Amino acid sequence: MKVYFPCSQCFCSTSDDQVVHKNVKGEGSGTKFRLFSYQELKVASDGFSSKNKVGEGGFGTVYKGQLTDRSIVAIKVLSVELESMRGEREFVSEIAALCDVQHENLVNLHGCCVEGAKRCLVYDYMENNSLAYQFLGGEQNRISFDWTKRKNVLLGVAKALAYLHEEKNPHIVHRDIKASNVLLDHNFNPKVADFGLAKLFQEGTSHVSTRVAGTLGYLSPEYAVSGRLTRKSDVYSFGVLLLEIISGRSVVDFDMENGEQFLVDKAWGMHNCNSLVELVDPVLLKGDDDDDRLIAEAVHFMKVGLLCVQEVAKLRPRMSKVIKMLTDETSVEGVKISQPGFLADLMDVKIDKKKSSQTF
Ligand SMILES: Nc1ncnc2c1ncn2[C@@H]1O[C@H](COP(=O)(O)OP(=O)(O)OP(=O)(O)O)[C@@H](O)[C@H]1O
Repeated sequence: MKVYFPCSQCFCSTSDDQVVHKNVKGEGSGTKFRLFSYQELKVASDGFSSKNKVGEGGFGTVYKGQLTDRSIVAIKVLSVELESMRGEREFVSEIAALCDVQHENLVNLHGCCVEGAKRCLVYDYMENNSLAYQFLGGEQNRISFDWTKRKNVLLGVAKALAYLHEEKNPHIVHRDIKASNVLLDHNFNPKVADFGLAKLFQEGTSHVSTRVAGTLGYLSPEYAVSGRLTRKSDVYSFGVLLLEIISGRSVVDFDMENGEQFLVDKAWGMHNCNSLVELVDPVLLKGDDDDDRLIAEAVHFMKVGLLCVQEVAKLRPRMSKVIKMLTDETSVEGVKISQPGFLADLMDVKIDKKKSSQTF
């Protein structure tokens, strides 16, 4: 995808901070990509004040802000070293292209700010923060996620991934599906965040290596160990997320006793003893006639999750097939589920930086 820059020297040499750079856009997209000035984002977030800080991640800090048109946005101020970042033009090109990637279950990206060493991304603000914050924060949080809400979240994330994998050409591998990258709008609809961000960095660098064990639990073994990245790596991460949402447990929980700490391992063991039913989050059950139907559906979902985390990547289903299985268009009964890929010692995993930017 080409991006047109009207001026030969730079793309933001304007004295007007509020200007909308209408002539910088993804080809044929009609997308309203905006190049924001740092000053505008500073004003919007009240000087990036701590009261507007909504989160912090491996890429930087996120602030809530209000633009002059009164729209509420999330401003991600990237704090990655400049040397590891793409040059200005390439950076803007990538962001303009990402603004063209639109789906009801992806967080809408409005544009970016590039001034000297400063790099910011501007997204729609999601009222209900992330799934990690809302859902994995303890039993009280999980109670508000009934079965309908959980299914809605899973199907939404699956649709977003099917769109990135199978409708975009060339396809996009998200690389970082996890509960903190699933944001929730005012109606608790899921919106996947952070797609395509890895492309903003120079070949051979990856912020994944700085992650904690919990995040590594989402990585497919082939990606974590050798940097081999395919769409099936996202399918693996989706399977992990699914198991978390149905069981209410985190992928890795060192507070639990031995044998219980690693969710994928636990689910596989229970599948082999035909006792997956015991892994269904107890807070989902109401003690009424509906429980049997709910449990059957939840176990069905977990079998789909186990298909997604199989060790052999090519055995994992494509996301469109996952959607069909989750909506019962395709049965999973009788489908053989093979051993999951599982990182026994997550702390020992080393990301091969040279290979981590490969896609297949
Ligand atoms: N568009 C948004 N609307 C509302 N809150 C957001 C938005 N984007 C991010 N956040 C909040 O900021 C936090 C940090 O987000 P960020 O994407 O920087 O990091 P992360 O996904 O938590 O971790 P990592 O960078 O390691 O992937 C999120 O967990 C969420 O709470």
